[in-house]
Amino acid sequence: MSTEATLAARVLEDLDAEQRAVATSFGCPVVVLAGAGTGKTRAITHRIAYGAASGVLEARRTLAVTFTSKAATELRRRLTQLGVPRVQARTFHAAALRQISYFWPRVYGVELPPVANGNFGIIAEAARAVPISVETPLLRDLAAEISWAKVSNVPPDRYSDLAPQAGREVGGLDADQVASVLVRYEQVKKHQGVIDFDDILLCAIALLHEHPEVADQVRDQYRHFVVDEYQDVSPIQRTMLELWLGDREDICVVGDPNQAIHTFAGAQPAYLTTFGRDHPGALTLRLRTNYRSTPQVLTVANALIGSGAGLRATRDGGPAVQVVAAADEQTEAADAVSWLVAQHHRGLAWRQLAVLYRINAQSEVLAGELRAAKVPFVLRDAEHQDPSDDAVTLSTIHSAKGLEWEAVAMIGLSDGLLPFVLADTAAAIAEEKRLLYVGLTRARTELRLSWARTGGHGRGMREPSRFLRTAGLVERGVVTSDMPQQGSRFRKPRALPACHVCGEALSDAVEIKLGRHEGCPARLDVELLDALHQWRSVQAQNQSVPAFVVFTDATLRALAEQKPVDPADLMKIPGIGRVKCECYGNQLIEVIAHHASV
Ligand SMILES: Nc1ncnc2c1ncn2[C@@H]1O[C@H](COP(=O)(O)OP(=O)(O)OP(=O)(O)O)[C@@H](O)[C@H]1O
Repeated sequence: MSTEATLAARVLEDLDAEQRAVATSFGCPVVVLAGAGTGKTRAITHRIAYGAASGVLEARRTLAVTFTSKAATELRRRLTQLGVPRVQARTFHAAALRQISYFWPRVYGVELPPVANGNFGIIAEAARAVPISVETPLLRDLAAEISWAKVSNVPPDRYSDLAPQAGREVGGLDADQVASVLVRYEQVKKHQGVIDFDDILLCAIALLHEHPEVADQVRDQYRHFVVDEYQDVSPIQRTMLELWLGDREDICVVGDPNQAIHTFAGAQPAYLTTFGRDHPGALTLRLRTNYRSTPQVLTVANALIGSGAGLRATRDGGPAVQVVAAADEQTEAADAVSWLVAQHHRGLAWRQLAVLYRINAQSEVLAGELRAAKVPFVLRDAEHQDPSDDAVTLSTIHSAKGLEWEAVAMIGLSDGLLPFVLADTAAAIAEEKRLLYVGLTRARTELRLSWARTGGHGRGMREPSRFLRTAGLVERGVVTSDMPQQGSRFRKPRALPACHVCGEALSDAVEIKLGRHEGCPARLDVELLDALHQWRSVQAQNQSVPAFVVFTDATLRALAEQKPVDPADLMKIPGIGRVKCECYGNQLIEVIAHHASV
C-alpha cells in the first residue's frame, strides 16, 4: 500500500460505517442528515483528512464553514489533530470579512468601513428619529428584526409588504413603523461611516456579484466546501455559498432538521431537507448511531420527535429519565440544586453538570440557590468563562447547542415557558419542540426534567409542558418524583396544599409558602420576624448577595408564623429544600429557639 493509501486508511479507523460513507464520498454534492450525538463533527473533519490524504482535495483550498466562532475553533482544533491544519475553518462572517477586507480597497479604492461594535446606539438614534420608544427591550427586539430583514433579503422599502406575510411582530409596532426604523438605521450607519455585522455578507455578495474577476480569484482560492449545521443557513448565507461555489459541485453539507432552532432569526431548514432536489446527482447520507446518550435518554428524545428522529443507542442502559413537579419556582430551583449536589457526591465533577432553561431570566432564582449552597457555577452566555473552571454550567437551550454533559437538569418544563408563551403558530410551536429535543440530547447519562406548579411571586397556576406527554413520559411512566401516581397526573395536578387556618386549598405561591390564605388570621410573631430579618441581613452581607437570595420575605413570614422546631418541620415550608436546610437549618432553628426562650 502507498503511503497516501495507508494514511487515508488510518483516518477511517475510528469511524463507524455510516461515518465512513460520509468521509469517503467525493465526486458529487453530498448532504448528510445527522441526528444529535451521531458524531457529525467527527465525520466531516475525517472527511477532510481522508480527502487530503487520498489526494481528492487540497487542504489549503478547502473552506469548512460553521456558525459560531467557538464551533470554528473546535473544527480547527480537530483538523490540526488529524494532520490538516491548513484547512480554513471559519464562520460565514469571518470568511466573508477576510475576503472583503482584502478586495474592497483594491476594487473601490477606499478601505472597507469598520464594522460597528454593537448596533444598539445606532438603533436608538434611528428610533428617536421615527419617533418611537427607545426602551432596552424594544431596542433588543428591533436589533433582532433588523438582522432578520437583512439575512432574509428583505430591504427596508419592502419590509411593510413582506414582514406581515412572514408573521413578523415587533413589540407592538406596526410594520410601517418598523420599516421607518430600518430606513433611518441605514441612514445613521451611513452618516457614522460604519457597517454592521450582517452587512459583512451583503458587502461580500455585492462584491462577488458585481466583480467577476474577484469571484474568480475567490473561487480559485477555495475549491472544496464543507458546511456544518446546514439547517441554520439563512437566505443570505446560501447566496454567499452559491457565489463561492460558482458552477462547481464540490460541497458537503451536514445538519439535523430536528435541531433547527433559529428559524425566528431567518434560518431556513428547508435548504437542508431539499438539498438533494436542488442539487441533481447529490448523494444523501444519514447518521443515526448515537454515541452520546443512554437508551433511556434516546427513547424520550425519539418519542418527542416521532418517526423523523430514529436515533440508535450504542451505550449501555442508564438511569431512568426523571420528571419532577415542584410547588413553585423557588422550590423547583432548590430541588434542582439538591440534585446537582447529589450528582457531585456521586462522583461527577461540577463541570460535568448543567442546568438548561428556555429564557435567561430563569437563571436568577437558580443562581440564588446555587450561591446559597456554595455550588460553583458559570453562566454560559457570560457564560468571561474560563473553560477550565470546575463549575456547573447554566445555559439557555439555544446556547447549549452542540455541547454535552454527563448529567443535565432542564427546568421550567411547563406550558408558557416551553413552549414559550409567544409561540402562537404551529410553526413556532414545532420549533419549541425541537428546542426541547436539543436540550434532551445534551445529556449523556442523567436527565432530570422539572416544572413548577406556580410562578414566582404567586403568579398563576401552570400546567406541565404538553411536550412531556408527546415524549411519552406519561404513557411509559418513566418515573416521577412528587407527581401524583395516577395515569391522569398530567391533566389533574396534585391535590393542592391546605390552609392551616381554614383547611381550604391554597393555590397562590405566596400563600402556599405561608401555609394559609392572606385573609385568614395569622399567628405571626412580629418580634421573631424582626429577628429573622436581622439574621438574613447578616447572611446576605457575609455572602455579598441580595437578601432575597438567602430567603424571600414570604419564607421569613412563614417561619415566623409556623416556628419550625427541627429540620423535618423546616422542610415542610415551601421554598426550603434540602440544600437550604443543610445550609441554614441549624442556625434558623437556633434563632427560633432562642426567641422562644427570651
Ligand atoms: N465512531 C464513534 N465512536 C465512538 N464515539 C463517537 C464516535 N463518533 C462520535 N462519537 C462521540 O459521540 C459524541 C457526539 O459526537 P459529536 O459531538 O461530534 O456529535 P454531533 O453529531 O456533532 O452532536 P450534536 O449535533 O448533538 O451536537 C462525542 O462524545 C463523540 O466523541
